[in-house]
Amino acid sequence: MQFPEIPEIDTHAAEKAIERQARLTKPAGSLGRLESLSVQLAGITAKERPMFPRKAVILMAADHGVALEGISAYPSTVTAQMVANIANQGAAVNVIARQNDARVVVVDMGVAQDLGALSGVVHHNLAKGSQNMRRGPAMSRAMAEEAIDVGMRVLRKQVQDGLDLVALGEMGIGNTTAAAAVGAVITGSPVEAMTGRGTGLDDAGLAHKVEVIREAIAVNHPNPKDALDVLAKVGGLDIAGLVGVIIAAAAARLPVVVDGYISAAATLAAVELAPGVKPYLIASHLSVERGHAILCDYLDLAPLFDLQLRLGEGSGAVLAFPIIESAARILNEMATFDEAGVSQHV
Ligand SMILES: Cc1cc2ncn([C@H]3O[C@H](COP(=O)(O)O)[C@@H](O)[C@H]3O)c2cc1C
Ligand SMILES: O=C(O)c1cccnc1
Repeated sequence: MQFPEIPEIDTHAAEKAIERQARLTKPAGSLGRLESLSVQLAGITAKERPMFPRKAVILMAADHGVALEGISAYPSTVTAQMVANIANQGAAVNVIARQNDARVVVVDMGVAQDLGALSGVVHHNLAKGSQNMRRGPAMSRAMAEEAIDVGMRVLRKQVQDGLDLVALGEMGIGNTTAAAAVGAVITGSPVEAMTGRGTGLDDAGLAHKVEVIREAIAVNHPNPKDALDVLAKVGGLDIAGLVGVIIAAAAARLPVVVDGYISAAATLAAVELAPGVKPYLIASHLSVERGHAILCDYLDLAPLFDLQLRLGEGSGAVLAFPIIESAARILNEMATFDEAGVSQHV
């Protein structure tokens, strides 16, 4: 599969941002990670004064055949019901997006129930959910490629409509199982260390989920060096769609705000397939979901905050928008020592 070329970070714009940070009216380094974030944003956008007026969260929705194995605290019918709720502006992510002036783009990548022409949803249903990975591959390699391609097209359409900043979101009962499987295979971490309670499994449910993931990996033996193989065999249509979003966003010089566990697993696969995406990534929050910290470490991403979230939908990523915008606006709008007549030296 061919991926678009991803430009390198603009080191000139980044250096200009570093120089400007040194002249702003504050003790050197006092704005901590907001400073390094502003430099990253300048490098990503190739603008000395980056701005992010047009924002969106792209939420990939799909069902997972493995939900049959009782690995979630909720039934898979919730996927379609939540897609309708999101289209109706009623989910957590809608509230946070409204507050931050961001669009919510919810995409049916592979919801099991027929959504018909439900308005407020982008319809790209590739299958009525993936297959049960405990028994065989979640999908074919061709379908994984198609899902990535859809993700790239969805992102490009949003860029055409006007987009400066994008958050990753997802909805799909069972997707923490797929994410854990992808994460365990690619990082080589033990399944137990990568598997969490998702929507709220008890101890017995968690032990069963670990067993199902182990079996899925044993049955499919995905090749850890081939992220497409991993996505097809133990991933999902939502995760593969997000891989496409990430790659196309980096190719368009957009900062990509990673949400929690599932979006981190998609990010892991995207980095494997297109390593050039790496400098475009911003980790928003540290999820409660077990394994998320391992994925962040592996990706060398330091989340901006920890609010003990374990929701998904892109909720944590959109919560990071105002922090990211503040980092950019500080760079753009703060007075320099010279401008304000503030003394810089003893
Ligand atoms: C009402 C509801 C709203 C959600 N919004 C996000 N998720 C989250 O939970 C699911 C993953 O957890 P698991 O792997 O345990 O099924 C995904 O849909 C994820 O987005 C939700 C889950 C539920 C039940
Ligand atoms: O971290 C996440 O994104 C997450 C955790 C649990 C359930 N759904 C999503």
